Amino acid sequence: MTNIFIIGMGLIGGSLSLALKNDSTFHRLGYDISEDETNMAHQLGVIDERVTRLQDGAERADVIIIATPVGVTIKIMEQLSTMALKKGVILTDVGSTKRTIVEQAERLLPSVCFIGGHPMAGSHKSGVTAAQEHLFENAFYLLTPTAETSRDELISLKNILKLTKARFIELDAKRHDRLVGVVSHFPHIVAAGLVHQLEKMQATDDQVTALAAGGFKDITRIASASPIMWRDILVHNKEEMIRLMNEWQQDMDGIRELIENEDHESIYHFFAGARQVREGLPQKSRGAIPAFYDLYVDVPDHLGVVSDVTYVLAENKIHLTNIRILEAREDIMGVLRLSFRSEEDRTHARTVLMERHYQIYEQ
Ligand SMILES: NC(=O)C1=CN([C@@H]2O[C@H](COP(=O)(O)OP(=O)(O)OC[C@H]3O[C@@H](n4cnc5c(N)ncnc54)[C@H](O)[C@@H]3O)[C@@H](O)[C@H]2O)C=CC1
Ligand SMILES: O=C(O)C(=O)Cc1ccc(O)cc1
Repeated sequence: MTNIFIIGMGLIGGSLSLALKNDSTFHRLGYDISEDETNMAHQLGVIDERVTRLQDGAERADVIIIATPVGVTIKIMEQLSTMALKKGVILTDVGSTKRTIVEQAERLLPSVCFIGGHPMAGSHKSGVTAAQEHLFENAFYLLTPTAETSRDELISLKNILKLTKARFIELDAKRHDRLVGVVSHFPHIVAAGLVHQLEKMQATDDQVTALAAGGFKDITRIASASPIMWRDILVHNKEEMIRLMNEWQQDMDGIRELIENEDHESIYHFFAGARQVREGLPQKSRGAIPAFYDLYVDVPDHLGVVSDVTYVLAENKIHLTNIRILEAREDIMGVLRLSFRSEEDRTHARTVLMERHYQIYEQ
């Protein structure tokens, strides 16, 4: 039996643990600073065993996965460095930044095999209740081995993580932070900035709120993510964030000038160039995009409608990953949130439910 100890029973820790569930040689122990979260994880079958003290899990573990916000991850490594870990234990993490974590692992735990990890799929949702077994399927799983990492250790870790069905990419921690800074970290600053701009307008003209549906909600979706997690990410990728921020400010100054000068041609090229680059991005591979494909269905007030919806989906062989009644309003019995594994499933579900005259929307 291989004891796998997962620290942090949130979206990512929970999803990883679920992905490892089908290997009967793994015994999954879980710990979270919030006992409620650990209990919930146990009740949902996300882990095999609850641990109430970090040390109890750490000293029994063959593999330790730290799945906490990145600032906490370094504090946990400090704690682990004072414990009697098993000889040969493999330590990994799932943090969105890698440089400071890898550096601190080398400093704090020089005789432990640490291999940084970052599964590049997730959501703006958090907590173990949002965990999904298939979250990382086809997503990139970035690993940051160093010169100290042996081939055997890397293979052992990959053999465990391959149950996620993710695709591994190895790169060094600095390059990781530079690339992910552009595709994930910096866009979060922009998204939050746009929402704050809306907020300022709300103070003078609240009509803007009703108009902020559609495109605005699409590009600011990631601003709904956990502020603790994103605070830590920005601080731990500080140099890259400052560099990108300077570049961005220069670019924005340039665009302001084009608008001031009514430079039609250059403004056109600004948009045309962006469209061309965006259309050239990979379609199928999943990067840092939402792994939750939700549909919302207004459920009219008549008996048996929930089973009708699930029947229609089953009849069409559409796999549901979650179903939940979200709210009850006067005119309808409730709103059903249906979650699917892929965009294809969601599109198919929308079509078949609309054929049955259900009222469908996406958010
Ligand atoms: N949410 C996402 O889309 C992705 C997140 N990540 C990374 O994964 C890590 C975890 O993120 P999520 O699972 O989304 O967050 P989450 O908020 O769902 O879960 C984090 C969990 O860590 C627990 N925790 C906090 N301090 C702790 C401590 N001292 N000891 C034990 N547990 C503690 C919290 O109670 C919480 O349950 C972060 O480092 C994040 O950067 C990586 C890929 C995607
Ligand atoms: O791009 C995003 O914000 C996401 O929706 C999911 C996500 C968040 C954090 C990561 O480190 C990787 C993926």
